[in-house]
Amino acid sequence: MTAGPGQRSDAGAAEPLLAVKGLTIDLPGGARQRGLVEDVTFEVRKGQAVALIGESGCGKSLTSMAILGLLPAAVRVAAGSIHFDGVDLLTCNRKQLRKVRGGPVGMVFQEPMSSLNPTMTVGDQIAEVRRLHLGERRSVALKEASKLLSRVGIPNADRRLGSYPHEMSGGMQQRVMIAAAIACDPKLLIADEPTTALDVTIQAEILELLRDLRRDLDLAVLLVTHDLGVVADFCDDVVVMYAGHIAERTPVDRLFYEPQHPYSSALLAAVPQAGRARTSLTVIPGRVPSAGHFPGGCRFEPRCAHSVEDVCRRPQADTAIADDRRTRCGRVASGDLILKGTVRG
Ligand SMILES: Nc1ncnc2c1ncn2[C@@H]1O[C@H](COP(=O)(O)OP(=O)(O)OP(=O)(O)O)[C@@H](O)[C@H]1O
Repeated sequence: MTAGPGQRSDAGAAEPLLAVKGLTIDLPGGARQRGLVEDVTFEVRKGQAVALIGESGCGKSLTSMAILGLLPAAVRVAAGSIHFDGVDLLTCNRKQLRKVRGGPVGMVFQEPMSSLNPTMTVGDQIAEVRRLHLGERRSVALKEASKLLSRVGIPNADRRLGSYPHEMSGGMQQRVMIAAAIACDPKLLIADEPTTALDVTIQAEILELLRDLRRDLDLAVLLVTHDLGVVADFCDDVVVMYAGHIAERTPVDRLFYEPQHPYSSALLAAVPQAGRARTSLTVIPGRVPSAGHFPGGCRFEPRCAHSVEDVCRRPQADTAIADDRRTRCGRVASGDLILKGTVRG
């Protein structure tokens, strides 16, 4: 039986928490219409951490914004479905989506200062999430906000309730964002570059906090990041995006042993590693093509070190190569190309 708009389906226990299928996002505009994200399919299971990686402009943020119903006004979902916990989010109206965001799905963004309200105390901002979603009175919600501030590692939480965001460091502000994101006991946290704007030592602390929360709250995480170190450290599965497509989907450890797309392999080779000679560090030539200028064949072909004209100038299908792995490289899928990882297995 299919569920009506915004309703839960009769989901079986094995159904993933988040299932994105064939997601296609475009920029309408008659002759100027451009595809930004195309045929993106992946899943996040309960408690699982999945990374969305790829260079700037590959479509990571649009994909995560689409899940949250927060796409910029100019762009639209043209095809596909996004099921969260049995509910088709693309059929939800604004009110239903507001109940999802900050409720069962928490959000953390790169710049806490642009997400926090500068004119409200951090206590009231966290309390507001609980008032909105759980209907708590302000006094009750503020008590919970204090517990949440302690939970995310902010000392003297009762006193800090009355602080404004600008009175806190970047790391503390990100902790406040995380406290607000977990205020209603979410099942899924969508974190878009949550540590990128922070100093390296603070990045490590925030990742540690996210790891603890994941474990304690059985929280699934969709992590948008450029950082393969963070991916290796934190995630179970990885979705590698390139020019609006998924290039490869794989369990994280397999990515480092045996990448299944030349783009993934090039990303790995571009990461400095202790013990590897500096000269072996490679740069991916050229740039990600912008939307409207994608090549007709494999989108990575013009930059690919393994390109073979007759195969790679044709569109590439998203192909399963194992139960838990997919690639959009025809050469890899046919066994014609075997790529080496940066870790030997
Ligand atoms: N509001 C918008 N209007 C038009 N095009 C957009 C808009 N937002 C994003 N795009 C385009 O969509 C494509 C994907 O953008 P997106 O922000 O999802 O990439 P990203 O992989 O998250 O990059 P970054 O890592 O820099 O955030 C890019 O070509 C971008 O220019």
